[in-house]
Amino acid sequence: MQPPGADTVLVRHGDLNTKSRQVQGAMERRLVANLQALLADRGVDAEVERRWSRPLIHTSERQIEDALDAATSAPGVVSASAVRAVPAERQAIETTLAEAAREHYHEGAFAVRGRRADKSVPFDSEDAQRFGGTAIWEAVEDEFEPEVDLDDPDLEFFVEIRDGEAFVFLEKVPGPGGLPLGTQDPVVALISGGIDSPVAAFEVMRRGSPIVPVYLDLGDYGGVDHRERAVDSVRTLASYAPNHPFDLRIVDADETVDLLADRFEAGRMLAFRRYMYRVAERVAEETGAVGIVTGEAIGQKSSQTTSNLGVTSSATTLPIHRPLLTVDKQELIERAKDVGTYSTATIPAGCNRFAPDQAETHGDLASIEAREPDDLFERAERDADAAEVVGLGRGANGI
Ligand SMILES: Nc1ncnc2c1ncn2[C@@H]1O[C@H](COP(=O)(O)OP(=O)(O)OP(=O)(O)O)[C@@H](O)[C@H]1O
Repeated sequence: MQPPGADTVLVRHGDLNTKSRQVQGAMERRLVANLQALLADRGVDAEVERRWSRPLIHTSERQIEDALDAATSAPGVVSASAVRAVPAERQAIETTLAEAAREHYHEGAFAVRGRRADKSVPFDSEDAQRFGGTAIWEAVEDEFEPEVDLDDPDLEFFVEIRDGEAFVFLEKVPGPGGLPLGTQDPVVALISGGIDSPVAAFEVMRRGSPIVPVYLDLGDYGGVDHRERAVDSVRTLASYAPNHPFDLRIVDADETVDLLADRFEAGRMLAFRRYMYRVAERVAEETGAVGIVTGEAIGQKSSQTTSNLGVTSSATTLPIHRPLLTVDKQELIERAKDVGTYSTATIPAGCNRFAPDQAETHGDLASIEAREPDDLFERAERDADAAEVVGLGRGANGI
């Protein structure tokens, strides 16, 4: 919902405001570059201007919705609004609010929210609210019975005055928040075909970390669907960051999984996780990534009990980030839907098939190590080095 004639998007970022001026400047430049890439990828003809501390996207009325959509997809953006920019003059503000009211007010209570960051205009935010409210009222009173309710309105009109301009808008559309992508060093994202790992990867992207995605192909335990789901979710993640590479490493773990299945009943999942982290560590060494992110959550599987997370984590010296550690499944499903990686597929694939009947919930590191193949970590390194690399970044498609 936007005022008629809206052709600009006002972008707000949050966490950047706590940074030093120098860091904030660098992060804003990164955000502007990311926004430009997203807009180009979505075919929006637009220019991004870095004014004050807020990027402004100038586009056309025709493409305003797409520009707003792109802006609210970018990590680092707290919210954005489609605005109509007019001179900071009473008459222009009244006319714009009246036009917006005629288009969007149908019934119920409204409120005008004024904000003035430019002290040179001859009215303050309360004046703007008062004369703006009157203009809206007069625009609709013949047809409706308008009401004003500042506490719980059905419709809000915002007027923000800066640098001789008034920005009129009707809503603040939330973005993912966090920090601009590329303002942190990359981490290896272990992406399975499931619901959680893409959400976990998105969480670190949302905080500014690019990802190096890795999928372990479990052969018969996984299957084609499993692999395709992993590929699809990485593609979706890539759509948030068209100016970043998304080279998915597909590691052939078939042989190792068979070996572990022969050797272990209980405990095989722990040995597999240890192998998996070691694969990730090797990829990190090769790509300059500084950590690992997984979709694990306490108690979600037997290999994810608080004690087993200790046994598995000891396989690597890299930090393992588990942004979903304490998140419940229902919320995870909602988040996956928001990110766009939720798949209704209920195919039992991957680790679910590989899981033994008798699960180990309190693994003992010494006994797991004693039963692991001596060359488990060498295998991990060898398999990581032989990974198939599939370019899924949007740049691969000509951007
Ligand atoms: N085949 C795999 N390839 C890459 N990473 C994997 C694979 N299997 C598991 N992982 C990683 O280990 C985590 C925990 O594994 P788990 O068995 O719970 O995964 P899942 O249920 O198959 O998938 P998800 O956690 O994505 O819903 C995953 O979130 C993912 O980060």
